[in-house]
Amino acid sequence: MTATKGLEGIVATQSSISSIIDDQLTYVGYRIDDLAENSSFEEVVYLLWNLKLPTKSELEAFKQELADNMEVPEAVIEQLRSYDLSKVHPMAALRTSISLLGLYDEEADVMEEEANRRKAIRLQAKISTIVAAFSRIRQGKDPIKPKSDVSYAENFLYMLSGKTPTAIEIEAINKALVLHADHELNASTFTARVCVATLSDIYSGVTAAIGALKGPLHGGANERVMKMLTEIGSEENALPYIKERLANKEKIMGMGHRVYRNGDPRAKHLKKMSKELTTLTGHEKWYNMSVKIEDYIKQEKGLPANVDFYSASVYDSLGIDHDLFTPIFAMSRVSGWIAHILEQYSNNRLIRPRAEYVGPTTQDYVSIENR
Ligand SMILES: CC(=O)SCCNC(=O)CCNC(=O)[C@H](O)C(C)(C)COP(=O)(O)OP(=O)(O)OC[C@H]1O[C@@H](n2cnc3c(N)ncnc32)[C@H](O)[C@@H]1OP(=O)(O)O
Ligand SMILES: O=C([O-])CC(=O)C(=O)O
Repeated sequence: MTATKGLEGIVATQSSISSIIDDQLTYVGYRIDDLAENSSFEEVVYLLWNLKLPTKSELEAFKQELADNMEVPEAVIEQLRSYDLSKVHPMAALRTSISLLGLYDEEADVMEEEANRRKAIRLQAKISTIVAAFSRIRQGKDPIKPKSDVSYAENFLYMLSGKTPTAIEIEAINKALVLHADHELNASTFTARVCVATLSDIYSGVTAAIGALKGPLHGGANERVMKMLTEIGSEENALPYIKERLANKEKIMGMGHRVYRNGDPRAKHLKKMSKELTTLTGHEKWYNMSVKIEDYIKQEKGLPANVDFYSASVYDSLGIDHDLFTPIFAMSRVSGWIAHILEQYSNNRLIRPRAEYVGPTTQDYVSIENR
């Protein structure tokens, strides 16, 4: 038995949800470029969960169901108020809040398909309310109740600020949500599938996945891209900073990918939006710096920008706190996690690979007195 480090190149499951073939990403066979340009996030969630695009009336009903389920139990809000949010990372708070949400769902351990679909709606609906509530409470403000007649993207921005967002702000968040929704067997999705393949419940699967997304080699990279841009400070300092990092063998956040070799097809959409939004806000320097870094890393290391790279300057342009970037990723990716959880349940087998043992063999036991 020989191990493959990081399971690179190992095909671990069959799936009908999303595919990456020759650096092209599709959701259920629909090109990501078409979905990014044309779809609402709700339409994409419906697609991932039903493996078909909704009709007009199916989409309207689905949107309404999501909007009607956005309020969260008061206990979840109270729990957020109970710790010092200046010291708590929002991804840690989100992980705990989703787990807690399961305690208030009477169907949490009901495993029938229809119950799982109802829980899916509740989770998808409530996660954005929790992220927004975290942000409000941290600012010493009260959470804002969701509206029942606006899109998922608009509702989130409204619950964050209490203001009606502009059309371009809604478009930016909607597009980011569409682009982050699913990505084949990425680390957090694999985590979710491993968890529920024991026939554990959907809340456990999503809680585990949030833990995996939080790390800087995965979803946590977007927050760190903005930290890097802030540290660089000026366009002139971009390349000297990057060269020093590379000389110290440090990784450049938002660069590189396990699967894509020639480029992440999602990055160009975020890059375009970053240019548009940073120009609007007068913060073009974030975009200009990012382009310099992207070009340099491509040329020096042959590595492409990934989805996390330009999402950072997009979210910053919307005035969003930098540590909320990864929770926003989670708000979108929960749709993919759930699609994979439902798929796993529908054709389950325990996921239990082997390890190549490289420790000592045949040691003679020594009693504690003689060690
Ligand atoms: C949504 C997402 O999860 S997208 C990914 C988000 N993560 C990041 O942006 C973090 C930065 N990127 C990385 O750490 C990596 O590119 C990963 C984790 C995304 C993929 O990693 P892997 O396929 O395991 O590649 P691995 O880490 O083994 O790197 C291979 C080589 O490329 C180099 N490399 C990879 N990514 C980077 C990077 N961002 N900056 C500098 N060098 C890099 C490594 O140092 C290594 O070089 P070596 O062979 O000389 O030692
Ligand atoms: O697929 C991966 O390894 C990481 C990624 O881009 C994602 O989860 O969106």
